[in-house]
Amino acid sequence: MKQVILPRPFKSHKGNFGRVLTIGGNENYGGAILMSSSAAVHAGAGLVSCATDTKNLTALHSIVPEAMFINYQNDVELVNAVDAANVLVIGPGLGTDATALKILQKVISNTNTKQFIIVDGSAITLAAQEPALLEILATRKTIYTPHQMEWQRLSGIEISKQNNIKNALKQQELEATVVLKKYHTTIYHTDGSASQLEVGGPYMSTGGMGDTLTGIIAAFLGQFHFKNYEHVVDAAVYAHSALGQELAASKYVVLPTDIINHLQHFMSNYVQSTIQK
Ligand SMILES: NC(=O)C1=CN([C@@H]2O[C@H](COP(=O)(O)OP(=O)(O)OC[C@H]3O[C@@H](n4cnc5c(N)ncnc54)[C@H](O)[C@@H]3O)[C@@H](O)[C@H]2O)[C@@H](O)CC1
Ligand SMILES: Nc1ncnc2c1ncn2[C@@H]1O[C@H](COP(=O)(O)OP(=O)(O)O)[C@@H](O)[C@H]1O
Ligand SMILES: [Mg+2]
Repeated sequence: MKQVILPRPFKSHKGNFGRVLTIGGNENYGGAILMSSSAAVHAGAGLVSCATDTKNLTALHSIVPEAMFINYQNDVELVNAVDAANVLVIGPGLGTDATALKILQKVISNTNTKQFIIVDGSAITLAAQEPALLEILATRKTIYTPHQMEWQRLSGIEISKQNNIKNALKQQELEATVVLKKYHTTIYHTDGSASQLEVGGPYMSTGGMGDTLTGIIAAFLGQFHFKNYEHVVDAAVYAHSALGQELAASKYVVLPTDIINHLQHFMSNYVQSTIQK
């Protein structure tokens, strides 16, 4: 794998490491967008804003005070936040009701071709029913992060019939990167290639683990600038599961918040060990 996590240049500031906007977290699923936002902060995003339900404001500020709050029901605030971001995560805990769909439409229709858009969870379930949204996303640097059931909804391929050939055909139609999450996740790239993860395991099967992954991908895309950004997506997916595997040496289950709390050490160790080589 290409080395993606790099030492930081001295002449730099928060603006160089990504302006990430996370969008999701209705009144029942606030935890999902908090984990995404917190993972983005801990994986090194320079600035993180979280567009969510007002009910999550206090929790956001207490769990991750580094992040800024946007009321996702306020159209002006939301559109300004979308404009200012260079990486967006939409979907963790967004829900699938009419409010969620309105927010998804507002966000996607205000994005531009320079931005990275990570589409996860509820946003995948909603977009699967909205061809007009899929069409816009096909013109963006979109990364879908479905688990197998979400991929069934988006691709129309039943879980038992999902295989590399069928998955890649559908992914090429979507004109986007697809991170198909499962035991040994497969990543389908826009050039037709695919990579297969060989780390991670069932100690990672706790709700919120995928929400956490979205924040790591966002932070990596915001701060590590490569011509082929899909190397960066691969590295983020690898880091998430490699860290899970490392922590599983002494934990029966690895929680999403364990991953978040160890990201800084993991990334530091990785950079130190590669400098010494
Ligand atoms: N603390 C929180 O606020 C949490 C919020 N969540 C949010 O809840 C919303 C619904 O997402 P869910 O994924 O729970 O619900 P979904 O209904 O989209 O998917 C879960 C269903 O898919 C099945 N399934 C089949 N293969 C699977 C695979 N490889 N991985 C996972 N599930 C598989 C499961 O058995 C289950 O029936 C999303 O917006 C998500 O972000 C979840 O992430 C859980 C934690
Ligand atoms: N048995 C497993 N082996 C390897 N990785 C797993 C396993 N179970 C879950 N994971 C990982 O945990 C994450 C779960 O994502 P997802 O189902 O979207 O969770 P959530 O929506 O609850 O946050 C994915 O990255 C997936 O690959
Ligand atoms: Mg999920």
